[in-house]
Parts: sequence; structure tokens; C-alpha cells
Amino acid sequence: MEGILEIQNARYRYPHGPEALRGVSIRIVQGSKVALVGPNGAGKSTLFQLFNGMIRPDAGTVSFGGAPIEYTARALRDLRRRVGLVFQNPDVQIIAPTVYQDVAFGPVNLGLARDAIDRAVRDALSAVGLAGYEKRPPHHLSGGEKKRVAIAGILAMEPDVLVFDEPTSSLDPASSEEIMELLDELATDGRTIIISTHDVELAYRWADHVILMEQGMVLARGSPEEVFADHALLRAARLKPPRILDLYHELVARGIVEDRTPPRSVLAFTDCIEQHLHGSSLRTAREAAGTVYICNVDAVDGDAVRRLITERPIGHTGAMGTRAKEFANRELILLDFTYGVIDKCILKSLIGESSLILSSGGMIDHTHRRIAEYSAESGRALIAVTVPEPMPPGSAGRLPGYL
Ligand SMILES: Nc1ncnc2c1ncn2[C@@H]1O[C@H](COP(=O)(O)OP(=O)(O)OP(=O)(O)O)[C@@H](O)[C@H]1O
Repeated sequence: MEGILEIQNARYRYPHGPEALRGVSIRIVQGSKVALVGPNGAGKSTLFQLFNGMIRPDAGTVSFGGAPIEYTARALRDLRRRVGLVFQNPDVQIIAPTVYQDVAFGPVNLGLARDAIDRAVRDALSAVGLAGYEKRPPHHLSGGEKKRVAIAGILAMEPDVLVFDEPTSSLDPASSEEIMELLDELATDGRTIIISTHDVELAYRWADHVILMEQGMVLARGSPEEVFADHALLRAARLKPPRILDLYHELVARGIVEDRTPPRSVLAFTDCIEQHLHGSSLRTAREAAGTVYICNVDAVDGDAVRRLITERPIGHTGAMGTRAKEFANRELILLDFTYGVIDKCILKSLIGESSLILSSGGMIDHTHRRIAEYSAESGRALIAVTVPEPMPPGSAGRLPGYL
């Protein structure tokens, strides 16, 4: 897999400060979701500043797209457009008196034409769920909204890599989940997403690659299952193992479940227990399985969704992604699930209950793929159906429910 960002043997000492990085080497693969975990002062934020050239290592190299970065004004401007850094505290990042001006700051500096700036701001605000906030003063927004403005400001530059320093710090649990969902949405568009966090629960279930840091050095790197299985290393980094993994290891030690790939979600954990209870032949839930209906909110109106919910045996409704949640709010559609929606609907399906996932056009294929992957891995034939059925090709008139 292609490495988009690579750091070799980097050392960095702050002027009159400690040596914050002491020989760090890492490689970030394009399109991956990476979590940098470590205690306070481990050097995570410092490492992030190397990524977009805000600081220059005293020794070692930083490469982007296979070439060492150059520290000229022009090269750094280009690098910062391609590697967007969202700071921990949005107040540091937000500088303009209105949301529009703040998000437009990057595109204006890139010298884009007026209508291209308008388009960039509109698209970025819509991606973070803040369409209509253009005239609002950012400093009157909530913490979660400010975070979204800061993300929109970076998105407006269309970076390849998005780096988030503590994306969920000081957010309530629901806002944290929403931000992580937003990051997932951005990742499904092929961007590389890197976060730093102390939250091992979040890193364990979200990341596909984890880098563990302590005292300016990398202690471990690998899949979340590998890195978080090493309790001694976690202790050295003053972190605890994720609860779900801890529980799994206890159950393995008591012979209650078999020692296989550790689960990273409630869905995977319940599968693991069920597999043990029913032996190697999985209980086939084919007859009992509920259907997962998937509805593209870009193609329907609220009435069409309400009709679906009453006409089909739908017991639970979830919205996935910013646009779908906005749609549900606007159309007053009550949601049971607002995060981890696909897994929650699969769990319901496995106990024979049907559910509806509201999703935006771009996420429909991803949702079908995830359910198909689960079916293949678990041996259960789950049924996922797009509703309303796609318009027949070449059909001239409007069908009820379509916009
Ligand atoms: N501007 C600075 N000047 C001097 N020393 C600094 C500066 N910023 C950070 N440091 C020091 O560098 C070390 C690494 O700090 P850094 O902020 O990179 O850690 P971190 O892992 O991001 O921590 P946290 O999780 O608390 O944000 C710490 O010892 C810190 O005190």
C-alpha cells in the first residue's frame, strides 16, 4: 500500500524546552484511518506539526507523497493545502467574524475566483452539517459547532490528509459520536484521516492502524487488536486496555469464548459468544432475519419516508451521515440510532427485527458493502434492500416518493 506521509528518525526539541520527539519513524498509508495514542506530553501534537511543516525536525526527514518536504514558502503553502490540521481547541483556528468568512479563508488565500470560493464554502459547510450557518459569528456557537466550523475550514481546501488533534475533547458523548461519524464519512471518500487521542475505547473501535507514543518515541504500531493486546506497553504509556478487549481476554481465559480475532464492536462480540454457544456451525438466522431497508435521502421527501415506515415492518430507524441526520431533523423523523447505525441495524436484523437506514447517496454503496461483508464473514444471509426501488432506466414520468 502506498505511503502518503512518512517520517524517518525525526527528532525535535522546542527552543528552551524538552526534546519532544526522540527518533520517531512512522509511515501513514493512503486512505487509512490512523489513531495516535499516548498520554499527555507524549509528543502527539508535536508530531502533527511535522506533518504539515509547521515545525522542521532537528534531525530526520518528513516525506509527503514519496518526496521529502521542502521548507520554502511556496512548497509549505501547497503542503498545508494537502495536509489539513484541525487543532484541539477550535478557538485557536477560528479567526473570522462570520462562519462564511472563516471557512472561506483558505480558498481566498489560494486565490480562487469568487464563485469557486462560494462553492467551496457551501460544500464544506454542507459536509459538516452546518449549511445555513454562513452569517453566524463563530464565537457564539457551541463547542461541537465550532469544531465543525474548524473542520469545514480545512475541508474547503480539499486536502488529501486530514489530521485531527483530539477531535472529541470537550465534546459531550453524542457530539463526540457525531464528529467520529463525520470522520468516517470523510474516510469513505478516500481521504487519509489521522487523529490523536487518549481515548483508547475510541481508538480501538475506530482506527485501522494505531501508533502508541510515549516520551517522544513510538512504543508500538499495528492493528488495534495487536497494539491494545500488549498490557505491559499500555501500562508503560499510562493507558488502560479498551474495556471490550479486556472483557474478551477474561472470557478467553475462563474458556467461555475461543481465542480468535478479538472483537472490536458489540456486534462482533455477540457473534463471538454466539459462535461459542452454537459450536462451529453458526446458527442460521436466515428465517428469522429482519430486513435492513436503506433509503437515499437525496432522492426522496419526508412523506415518502413516513410512508415507508408505515407500509413496511420497520421497527427501528437510523440516520447515517450528516445529510441524512439533517434530513431527519428537518422532516421530523424520529431516530432510534444516530451512530454505529449499520452495526445496530444488523444486530436488530439478527433478532428478526427490520430497520431503516437513512443515508445520503454517497454512503448507500458503502452500507450495502458493509452488510454484504458481514453476511459473508458470519455465514448469515442478511437482506439489505434499497427503498424506494431505484427508478427503472429510461422511465419518463415521476414515481411516487421520488423527488
Ligand atoms: N510550544 C512549546 N514549547 C516548549 N515545550 C513544548 C511546547 N509544546 C509542547 N512542549 C513540550 O513537548 C512535549 C510534547 O508535547 P506535545 O504537546 O507534543 O504532547 P501531546 O502528546 O500532544 O500531549 P497532550 O496529550 O497533553 O496534548 C511536552 O513535554 C511538552 O511540555
